[in-house]
Amino acid sequence: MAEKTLNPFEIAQQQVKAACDKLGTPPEVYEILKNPIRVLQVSIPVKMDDGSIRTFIGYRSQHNDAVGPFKGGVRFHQDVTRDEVKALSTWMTFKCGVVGIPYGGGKGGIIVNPYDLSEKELERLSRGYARAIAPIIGEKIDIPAPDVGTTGQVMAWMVDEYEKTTGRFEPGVFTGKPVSYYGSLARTEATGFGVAIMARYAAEKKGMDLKGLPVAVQGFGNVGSYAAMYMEEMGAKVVAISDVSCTLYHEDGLDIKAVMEYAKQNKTKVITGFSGAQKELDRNAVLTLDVDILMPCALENVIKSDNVNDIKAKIVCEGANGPTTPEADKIMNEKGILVIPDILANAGGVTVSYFEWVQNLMRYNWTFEEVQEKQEKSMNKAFDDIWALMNEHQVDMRTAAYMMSIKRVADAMKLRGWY
Ligand SMILES: NC(=O)C1=CN([C@@H]2O[C@H](COP(=O)(O)OP(=O)(O)OC[C@H]3O[C@@H](n4cnc5c(N)ncnc54)[C@H](O)[C@@H]3O)[C@@H](O)[C@H]2O)C=CC1
Ligand SMILES: O=C(O)CCC(=O)C(=O)O
Repeated sequence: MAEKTLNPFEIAQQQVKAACDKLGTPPEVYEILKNPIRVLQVSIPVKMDDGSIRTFIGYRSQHNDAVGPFKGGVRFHQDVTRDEVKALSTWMTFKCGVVGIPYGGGKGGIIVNPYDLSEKELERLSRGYARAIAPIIGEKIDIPAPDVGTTGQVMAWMVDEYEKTTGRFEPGVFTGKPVSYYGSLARTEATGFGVAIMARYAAEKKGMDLKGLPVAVQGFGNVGSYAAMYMEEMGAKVVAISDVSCTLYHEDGLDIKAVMEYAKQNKTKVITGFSGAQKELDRNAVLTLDVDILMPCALENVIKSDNVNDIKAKIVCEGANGPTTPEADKIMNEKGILVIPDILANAGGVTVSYFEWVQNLMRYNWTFEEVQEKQEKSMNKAFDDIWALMNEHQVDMRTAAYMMSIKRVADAMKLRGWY
């Protein structure tokens, strides 16, 4: 039977419900957590280069702030929906809980293909979005950051616009900024670095030697490119990478830094045409190649019932948010494939966003090494805690991660008298 098409928000609700049931939390906990506290929809008029006006629809979803200010990225993508943003904000609440940072979950998005805009149009859209959401964000209220289709430059424009709109100097209102404008060293690399160190830790647990181990990475944006680069640095053999344009394959491993350089040169940043690959395959081929570690680092719902049985990897490390459908998740667990859930695997981004925010508030800077050391310590501890809980309760890693995190959020809500 074909898998029912679930939207990401329904999936997020199912995941939270399953963990609440397993934990035996009072019904009030799920009742509060099943919906975001606030979802703002905005319409942003932008003057295009030809003089016409186009309006773009955007959202900011604030899921829960029991533990601290809402936190999470802003996505610029043509397929953004209200429910997708709600799901992403839900996942942020529990991601922050996994690494124990003092934030709740938020997420934003605009329905737009940013690669269709000129630089000036992109700037006007980014500024328009910052003005539109300014009433509900702030350094101690809700702190957005980059996600799919947004960059450090976009964050810098948004900070500037927010400060002009409010008249307040608040560089910590957005994170993921360029290093030369209140950004943190090691934030650009953070999500991909975290994905790589979580995969390395999992390989160790499974007794697999990383040296020469074949790896495939889906998505070659901020997360996928650095995940691939660090895997290569750690001695693994990254035989395949993909993006929206194609899958590149080389049985001896691709030169990841060379592909990064190649992709940087073109406006849409695609990898097709790179000369150092043996083969160029269909973009979906990356998921089912004969590798030991698979890293989905692009979009939601890519591992599903119709391709899950073709997956050969022993470890799936979720760099993207929500890449696996619940049905595929169940099948992978039954087959003994170790799935490192997104809320742990890609938590490096928000962890270093937190370090950026702390540095902004302190008006102080840490070195690259200091930041990566703190990130690694924090993520390894989260991995160990989840691993122990997984064994104690005989559940999969995703359920264990949600159980740990929901307990933290539920405790804060209880202490605050929310139930
Ligand atoms: N940027 C960050 O710090 C964080 C991002 N994430 C998640 O990681 C994922 C990727 O985000 P970024 O790398 O920041 O985005 P990005 O915009 O930098 O890159 C996205 C990549 O996915 C590729 N892609 C798009 N559609 C595809 C398809 N159908 N098949 C294969 N590849 C496709 C694009 O070509 C691009 O290479 C998203 O799920 C995002 O929510 C999670 C945590 C933090
Ligand atoms: O860096 C952040 O604050 C959030 C990054 C993000 O959007 C995510 O983890 O999905």
